[in-house]
Order: sequence, then structure tokens, then C-alpha cells
Amino acid sequence: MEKIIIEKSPPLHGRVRVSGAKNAALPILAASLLGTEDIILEDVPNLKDVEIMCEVLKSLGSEVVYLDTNTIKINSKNLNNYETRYELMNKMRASFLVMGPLLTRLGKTKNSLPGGCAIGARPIDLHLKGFRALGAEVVQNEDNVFAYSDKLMGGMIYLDFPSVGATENIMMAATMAQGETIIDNAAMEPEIVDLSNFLNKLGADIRGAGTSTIKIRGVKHLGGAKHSIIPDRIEAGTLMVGAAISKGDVIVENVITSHMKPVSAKLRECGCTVEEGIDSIRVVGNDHLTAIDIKTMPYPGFPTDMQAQFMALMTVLEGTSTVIETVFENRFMHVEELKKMGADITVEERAATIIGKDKLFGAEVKATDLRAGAAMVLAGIIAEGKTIIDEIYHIDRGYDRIEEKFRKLGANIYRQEF
Ligand SMILES: CC(=O)N[C@H]1[C@@H](OP(=O)(O)OP(=O)(O)OC[C@H]2O[C@@H](n3ccc(=O)[nH]c3=O)[C@H](O)[C@@H]2O)O[C@H](CO)[C@@H](O)[C@@H]1O
Ligand SMILES: C=C(OP(=O)(O)O)C(=O)O
Repeated sequence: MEKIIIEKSPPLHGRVRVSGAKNAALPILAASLLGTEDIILEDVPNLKDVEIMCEVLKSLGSEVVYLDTNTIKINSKNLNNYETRYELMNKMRASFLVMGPLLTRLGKTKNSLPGGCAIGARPIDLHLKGFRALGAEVVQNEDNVFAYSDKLMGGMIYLDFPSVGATENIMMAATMAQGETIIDNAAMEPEIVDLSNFLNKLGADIRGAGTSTIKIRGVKHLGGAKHSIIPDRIEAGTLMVGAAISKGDVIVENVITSHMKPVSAKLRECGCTVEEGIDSIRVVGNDHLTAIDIKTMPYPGFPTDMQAQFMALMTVLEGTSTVIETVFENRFMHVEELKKMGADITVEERAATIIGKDKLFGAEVKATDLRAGAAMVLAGIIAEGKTIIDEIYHIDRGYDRIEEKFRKLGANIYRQEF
């Protein structure tokens, strides 16, 4: 079993390039089931979740070939299987995103319920509401969901919450439904825009992605395309917090600076210098960073996927910080782990209060989920002594060589087999 070991490190310093976004790559890989010609995806991050999604595509009849570490060629001309395998589906949440493409391309799809990080109940009711609005029959039991329709028809869907996954699944299903679909209260995340751009390159007719109303006019057929995945704003944010927490000076390259606004704003608010370049951001920390408050919200609000990393930072900010988590109901699992390192945090329902301490201390901790794992890495960089992080498969789901990137910036971090 592998663990990540971190020893107290000097202030992080230097330049680091961000990989393509996991949360754009996964839906775009799922959307590749829709095209009947060659699809080339560039800047695909090298992640466990991507590997699993490629296995899912292959199990459905797509040809998937790695042209190099970050470039994948997919051909789904011979897509022939509408049923996904439990052992692949239960490994990650995003596997469920094949449902929309299969429904519209093959007229039916059967999937076991998705797995993934235990950060909340994560129901799929909004995805299914969308499929039903397009005229599909949907039958759900304890283990599986079966959806079918001889002819999907455009429909009007209002999402009770701007769910990222539901917006993506419905958008994909609607690409080849007859007539116009309108998704209201749609998620506005940059990854939705990337998916929409990709689908339009395949020949879809989607307008409004990135706003709360998305209109999709169904087309008869989708072809092929070449597409580069957008940079990962959560990986970028994690590296930016690395600069802040270690009082370092880091230039994070390959970022879309507008996607980083909530993160940049909160780092400035606590006292960091944040300078935006054309496609890079420099973050400079200092000795006098002070408490901040964050409340997670759908985009363009503060991302829930950055909450744990900011909480690691708050443990050493001067004063009392607060976090309110509004997106997921169980996303404070990192709190107990940070407390093992000496952090002073109390949680009441969806609110955490963090009293800043002078220092943290190395400890044996767990990556209880993906971003909780990233928080442990950040805390470990500044903690006195040695931090050993267990269950790092969570981290590998979503970070492409996390230890190499932090090591490049001067962190004493390595991976060891136990
Ligand atoms: C692969 C991917 O892109 N994952 C991201 C995606 O997850 P994901 O797409 O699963 O997140 P959603 O936006 O769907 O979930 C947000 C909230 O809506 C609820 N909900 C969702 C669907 C549904 O049918 N019913 C329902 O109640 C969820 O339980 C959650 O409380 O967006 C999340 C919110 O930004 C991020 O944390 C994840 O990193
Ligand atoms: C929760 C996350 O991912 P997923 O939706 O794939 O579980 C995440 O990226 O932080």
C-alpha cells in the first residue's frame, strides 16, 4: 500500500503547470460516446478516474487509444452495449454521466448506481427528472436505473438545484432529442462550458452554457472533433493555497484566471498578494495572514472542491475563520484529520469555526476523500515533523502526480510503498 510522506518544508517557490481538469475530462469522455467519427482529446489529466472512465467506454464498445500520456483517441462508431458494469460504476460518481449519451444514441441504458467520495448522499433524482422530461421511461430499483425511449423529444427542465452532473447528463441526452430542450437553473461551472464547446464541435447545437439557461436543439447525428481539456481550476487553487500556507512565492501556469476569481479573492482577503498574468497566477504569502470566512456555493460562488484546502490554510491564519458548506451535507471529514495535527476546529451542522494556531504538528492521517487528501498535503507541508497520509488512492483520483508538483516547488514530499 502506498502512502504520502511529508516533512516540514521551506516556503514553496517556483513555477508549476496545472493539468487538464478532471471535472471537464470526465463528462467529455462520456460525451465521446455520442460521436461516430474519430475524437482526439488533448491535455487529458493522467488520473485514476480518467482510467476508469476509459474502461467504461471500452466496455460499451468504443475504441480508446492513448496517443501519449495526455492525448486520447476515441472512436465510438461501433458502440453496441447499453449496460455498464457494476464494478466500474461503483468506483466513481462521474461514471453515471454515460447515461445521457447512451440513452440518446442507443435509445436505452441500464446502469448501476454510481459510487465515489462519501461527501453526501448525492442522489440522482435531478438527472432522472431531466430524462423523464425528454420523454424517457425511467425505472429505478435499489441497485440499477434503466431508462429507455424510442424517440426522445426536446423538453423544458427546471433544476431544483443547479447540479453540475444533472446539467451535463441532460445536455448530452438532449443533443439528439427531436426539437428544443431548455434547461433552467442550469449549473454554470466552466466545465459545463467546456463540455458544451466540445459537443458543438461534434455537431451539436447548444447555446447558453455558462448561464443559467441552456438551450439545446436536437440534431440527427454527431461526428468527430479535436479538443483540448480546460485547465483544472481546483488543482490550480490547491497549488495557490500551497503558496499561501507556506508563505511562499509561486507562479501557477496554465490557468484561466477568470475561473480562479473566488479563490484569488479569498487569498487576497487574508492578505496574500495575487497577481494575474495572461494564463498564470502568482501568489505570494507572508507572515501576517488573517482570518477569513467562506461559504461554498455553485459557480461563480466559492467552490466546495476548494473548501478542505482553505480549511487547512485557516488552521494557521491569525484569528477565527468560518466555513459554511452549502453544497454537500457531509463534507467535513477532513476536520478530524486536521485536528490530529493540532488544529482547533469545531463543527456545528454545516458550519465550521477554525481558531488559527501558530503551528501544526505532523501526524498519521487519512485522505478521507479527494480534497480532504489535498488538505492533508497542504497541512503536512507546514507541520512540524513528519506527516504520513494513508488512503491516498482518493488523492490519485483527482490529482495528476501531486507529490511531483509540490516537490518541484521545494516541498519535502514523497510516496512510499508500505
Ligand atoms: C465529476 C464532477 O464534475 N464532480 C463535481 C460535480 O459533482 P456532481 O455533479 O455530483 O455535483 P452536483 O452539482 O450534482 O451536486 C451538488 C448538490 O446537488 C445534489 N444533487 C445532485 C444531483 C441530483 O440529482 N440531486 C441532488 O440533490 C447533490 O447531492 C449535492 O448536494 O460538482 C460538484 C459540485 O460543484 C463538485 O464537488 C464535484 O467535484
Ligand atoms: C467530489 C469530487 O469529485 P467527484 O464528483 O468525482 O466525486 C471532487 O472533484 O472534489
